[in-house]
Order: sequence, then structure tokens, then C-alpha cells
Amino acid sequence: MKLIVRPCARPLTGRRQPPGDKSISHRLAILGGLAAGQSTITGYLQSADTLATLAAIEQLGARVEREQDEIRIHGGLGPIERASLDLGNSGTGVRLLAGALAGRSELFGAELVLTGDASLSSRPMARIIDPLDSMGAEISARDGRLPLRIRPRPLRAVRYRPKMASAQVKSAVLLAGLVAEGETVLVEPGPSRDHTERLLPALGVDVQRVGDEIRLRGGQALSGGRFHVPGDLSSAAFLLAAGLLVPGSDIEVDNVGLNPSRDGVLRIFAAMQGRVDRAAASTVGDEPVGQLRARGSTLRGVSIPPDWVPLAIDEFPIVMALAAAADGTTRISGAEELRVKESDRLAVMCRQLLRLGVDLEETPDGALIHGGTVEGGVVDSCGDHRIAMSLAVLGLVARGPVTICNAQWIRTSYPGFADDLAALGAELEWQEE
Ligand SMILES: O=C(O)C1=C[C@@H](OP(=O)(O)O)[C@@H](O)[C@H](O)C1
Ligand SMILES: C=C(OP(=O)(O)O)C(=O)O
Repeated sequence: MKLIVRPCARPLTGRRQPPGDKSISHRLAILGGLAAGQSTITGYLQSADTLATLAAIEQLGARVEREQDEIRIHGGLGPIERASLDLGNSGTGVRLLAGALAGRSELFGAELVLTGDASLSSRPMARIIDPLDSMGAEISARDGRLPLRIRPRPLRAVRYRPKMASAQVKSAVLLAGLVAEGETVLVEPGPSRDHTERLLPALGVDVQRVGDEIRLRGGQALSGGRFHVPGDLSSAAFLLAAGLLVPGSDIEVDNVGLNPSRDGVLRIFAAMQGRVDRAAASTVGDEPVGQLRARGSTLRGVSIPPDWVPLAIDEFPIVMALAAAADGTTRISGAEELRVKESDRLAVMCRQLLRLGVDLEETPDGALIHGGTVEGGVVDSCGDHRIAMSLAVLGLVARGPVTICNAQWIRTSYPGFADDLAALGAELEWQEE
């Protein structure tokens, strides 16, 4: 499907509630599946990625009931002999599940095969296979790519320092550590989102953080509970960016997660002189939540400090779109991780921006984007949800309509994106390719 976006003739105004947080939804599906008793979840993200994780948990033996906005997971896995689990487009789903399942005694003797779509099948898995191997897991892959074959077996705790600041690697090791013998210690090379560490205590698990170390003893039981998923800041970022770009706009997003290990995009907006205000702070579970208001702003190019990259890792496509329309040059560096997401986000974004007449240079670990006028044109998501949404937002201020081919991938994380943008006053329509 193509999404056609027309230049905005008037300011965007209004208020939206972004969809549930994708990272927290994946974690609750997995933890709810492992936990004893019932977990009741409201606000669960109903998107392709998070529904794939829920379906995997169901295939592994947990019972899942869905009722309007409430999902109830009756935890407990197995008995099963084999399962082929298709995690679709989701790096988080496949990497966290691999860690969570590798040592589960209720699955000893079973053979699990974890697969995904073409994009996920090209993404690196050695980053989780290596630490799980060192814990004694039986996990194999060809050339470090999917499918992963796992035969759950007893694990021993390790002390592990990942090569990159990655919440997926950290979480895979911690979830494996839940059933490993001894104390698992994960040493973070730099901060990454900490939703796993915040959630585990709510299911009865003792997790300690001391400096850059996270420690967790194996053999602790998990018990279900009631959980609410806050709105996803990564999805809200598209609406906020639209509000910043279109002159005179004034929009609000409610109930957005504002976890400081995730809020790098707000720092980048501020550094670009984008007017985003925070209000009404509260907490949901152990997650800070609030309301954000974005107003039309004269955006300036900025040099983004490399240590902000992990804190805004999923927001670089939209930051690059903003940079294309800002005054001056934006410099992104230290962002080579973007090359192993749903697409090579540096290469794909640069290629699409060039099609819209943007002046830029791609570098091995980032890009230099010289902002200015953005032309209309035809671009391609290349199968990447965040690229599709970023180009749609940029289309609001292009000189002519922007057609985004393969925009149906938006369903990966934010199926209601086009409707939400339209509700704020944008003109956009879906067409068959
Ligand atoms: O743990 C998570 O929920 C996520 C971690 C990040 O990946 P990395 O851990 O690979 O940086 C991020 O890009 C992804 O969208 C979600
Ligand atoms: C990188 C992303 O997700 P995942 O790694 O879970 O596929 C994303 O949502 O931008």
C-alpha cells in the first residue's frame, strides 16, 4: 500500500493518545507467559510485532484471553515437543524470547525454532547467541542469522559485558539468568532502556543495580499481577515532530512513557530548538509517564552527541526527517547500530531524502544533513515502519505531495498512525500500489 501525504495548508491542532509502548508490551507478554497465575494487562500494543510475541507465548502453552482493551495471560509453558515460532519483523520479540526460553525446565526435551520475515532474518543474532552459549545454552543459527534452534537445558549464571549498549542483549541475558544457577551479572557498556529491570520486581523478582552492573539470582519464582502499558514515546515522536514542523501547530499527546533511558529524542528536539513542553507527570507501575505539547518551531541543525544515540535509538529516522527541513547542518555520529535495524536506517533514510532533493552526506556511522527546502516525490519505506512514518511526517512540509511506497509496514508498531495524523488536520490517503 502507498500512503500519499499532501503539504499541510494549515496548522495541526488537537490531542492524541499514542498506542501502548512496544518494548513494555513485548516484555509483559513474555513475563506473563513465564509467571505463575494470571497477568492482566491493559493498554497492550495491538501491532504486528507485539501480537507476534503474544502468539508465540500462546503456542508455547500459556493461555491468552483478549477482551477489548484487556489481555489476560494464564502463565505456564509446555508441555510441548516442538514449536516453530514466527516473530515476524520483531528484533525485540526474537531476542528476548531466545533468552527467556533457553533454560526453562518446563521445556526441557523440546525443540524450538524461532523464525522471522526477510528483514529479521538478515539481522545479527550472535550478540545474544554468544552470551547464551557461555551460560550453557543449546542454541544454534547459520552465520549468526535466523532461524534460531533452541533445545532448552540447564544454564549457569555468567558475568557478561555486551559489546554494545543494547536493551535487547541485556534483557536476553537477564531473562536467561532467571533460571540459571548462581547470580547473573550484566555489566552495561553504556545506558540502554531499562524496562526489563523496572518490570521484574513487579513480578516478585529481586534485581539489583549497582553502578553499571545489574545483578539477578537464578531460581526466583515469577508471579503474575495487574499491569498497565503507558503510551509509546517512540510512536508519539512522529506526532510531536509533525507539530514542530508545521508552522503554527499546537498539539498534545497524553499518557506517554517518559523513562529517562528512552527520552533522548526529547533532548534532540530541544537541542534543535523545537518547543516541546512536559506536563502532568505521574507513574504507571515503575515507569514515569506524562503529557507532551509540541508547537510549530523554527528548527535548527544540531550536532548530536554520540552518547545520546542509545537513548534515542529508534528515533533517528524522524530526527533525520526533521534535520532535512531545519535551518543549518545536523551531524549524526556513533550511530552504526542503525545499520542493523529493520533496514539499514542510515542508508535507506539518506537514499529517500536524496529523492526529495535534500542535500546530505552519509558517513560510516551517521550522516551530515544540510537542511533546506524539501521537494515532493516518490519514496519507499524499504519495509521499515519507522522510515515510512518519518517520510510521511516530512511530506507535511514538502513542496508537493510525497508518496510513500510500501507504507503498510507501519502496522509493525503503530497501526493507527495515519488516522492519528489525519485527526490532527493532516491530509493523507492510502492507495493500493
Ligand atoms: O529492548 C527493546 O525493547 C528495544 C531495544 C532497542 O534495540 P537494541 O537493544 O538492539 O538497541 C530498540 O531499537 C528496539 O526497538 C526495542
Ligand atoms: C528496532 C526496532 O524494533 P525491533 O528491534 O524490535 O525490531 C524499532 O521498533 O525501531
